[in-house]
Amino acid sequence: MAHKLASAQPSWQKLQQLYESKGKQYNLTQAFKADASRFDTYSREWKSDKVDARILLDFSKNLIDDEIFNQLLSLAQEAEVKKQIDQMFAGDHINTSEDRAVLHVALRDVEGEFKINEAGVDEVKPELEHMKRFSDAVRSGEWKGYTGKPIKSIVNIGIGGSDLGPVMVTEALKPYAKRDLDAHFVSNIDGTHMAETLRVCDPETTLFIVASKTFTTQETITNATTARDWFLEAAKDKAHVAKHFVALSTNVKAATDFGIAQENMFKFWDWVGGRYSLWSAIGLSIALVIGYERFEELLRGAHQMDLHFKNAELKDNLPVILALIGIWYNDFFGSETQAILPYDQYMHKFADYFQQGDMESNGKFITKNSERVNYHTGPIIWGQAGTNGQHAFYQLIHQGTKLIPCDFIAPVETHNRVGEHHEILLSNFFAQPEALAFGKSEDEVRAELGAQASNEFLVKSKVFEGNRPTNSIMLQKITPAALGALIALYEHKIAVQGFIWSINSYDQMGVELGKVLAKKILPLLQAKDASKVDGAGHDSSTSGLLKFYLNNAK
Ligand SMILES: O=P(O)(O)OC[C@H]1O[C@@H](O)[C@H](O)[C@@H](O)[C@@H]1O
Repeated sequence: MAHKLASAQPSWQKLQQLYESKGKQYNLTQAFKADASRFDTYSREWKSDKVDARILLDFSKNLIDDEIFNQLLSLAQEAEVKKQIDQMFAGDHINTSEDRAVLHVALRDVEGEFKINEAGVDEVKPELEHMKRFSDAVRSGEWKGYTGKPIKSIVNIGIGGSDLGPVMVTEALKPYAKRDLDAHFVSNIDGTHMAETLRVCDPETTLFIVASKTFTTQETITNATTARDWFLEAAKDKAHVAKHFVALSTNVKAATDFGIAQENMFKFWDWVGGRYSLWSAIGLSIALVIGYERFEELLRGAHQMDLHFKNAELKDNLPVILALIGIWYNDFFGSETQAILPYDQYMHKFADYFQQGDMESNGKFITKNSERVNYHTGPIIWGQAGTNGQHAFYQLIHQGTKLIPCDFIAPVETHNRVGEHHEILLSNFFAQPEALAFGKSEDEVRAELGAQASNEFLVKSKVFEGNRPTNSIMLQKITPAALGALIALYEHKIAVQGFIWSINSYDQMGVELGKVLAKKILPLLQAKDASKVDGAGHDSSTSGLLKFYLNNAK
């Protein structure tokens, strides 16, 4: 593949012209007035008869018309998105910098439909069976700690992709959780994270899950070592480690060196990216919390979305639609961010999860053809659960000077019918995109204010310009399958944007430099001697900070 600059595609120039001629002054009020079927034209419902999942995507409140939408689809065609999707599913090494396949879709191909010829793919099923046996044994109480007691707490020790997925999913699927099994997640190297967790754990009944793809990540290995020391202080005998520590990794040797028994190792493969790994052994904490059967439903839901992504036409393909609309704002309107706003308390970690998923994937400036891009790539992803955000940052979305495209997500059914809470919650979910799209004109404000309308500043302050774009996504209910499909939808949206921008969404070279410098600085801190700072080769700012620290450290 040529991996041209996206801006060199013919439709890029046409989109630029469309932005100038109509995009930037597009008026949603008029568009909806002029076309009574706008919702029907710009919404798609996806459902699967294989799993309990259904997703409605309404993208009608976007600054698009048929000409713009078709031009965006042409961009996808020119970038050979279909071909790139096929390459991904075929196991081609599309992660070119690391010469790796990108096969998280193989992890959830539970029935083995994709027939991918890549080492390790045939080991997925046995590894899932291993996870099933183990999670069943722990959950039933058959697995005993070193004093013969069943496990009551699990502590997942991992960071980034080895933490965020399990955290997000166990929170989102809490209604399915085994409530008498406490799940903790320790990620930060800050000793506080581990100390506060160990405070509420009992070494006799705690299982530590050391989750690290590479098994070299400083935070995880340090945290795991601290946990093992804490455990051995009580258990004394190193042989007991086998009952309380398991490892999830691609690096079997390093996990063995750490002291993890072979049978307590859950492996995965280098074609699983960290931020796409919750479907692999990294999901063990999920299986422990919700049970293996539910974990498999999550995989099956994602698989159904994979099939849709692979087979649906571009114009009906949910991930492709989300990706193209994102590009429209990111590259032509100059939007810098994208908010993800789930109206479901259980989904409160969803935006955090896709902060890594999207920003680590598409925060790149080099194309696969080694050119520097001359357009913007990945957006800044942020958000939180509704309605909390409404009382915090929505002011800026409604009346600020920045265009912030938002995805609103909500389930039709709640897991907790409490009075009329759900109706109130959803009334907000429906109202916010409406307010953002159509706003409130100066005339409306004046009419509303009556006599007070003579206060010009008050009038102007109450105007909502509208035309602020949103997608609305509704699921029937946040079930394991529905969540799996929703996560896969966003994963594939990221993939399509990367394909169009011609970047490699599957490496993360940008996280390395800081790690290398920290390793250089650590000995200076350990030496506790400020006089060693000068001459260590740092700039005056870093040296000044180091000396301030060392002169005041206690
Ligand atoms: O699972 P590991 O190897 O410990 O890595 C954890 C995280 O480490 C970070 O450095 C990477 O940027 C992430 O992509 C990764 O998920």
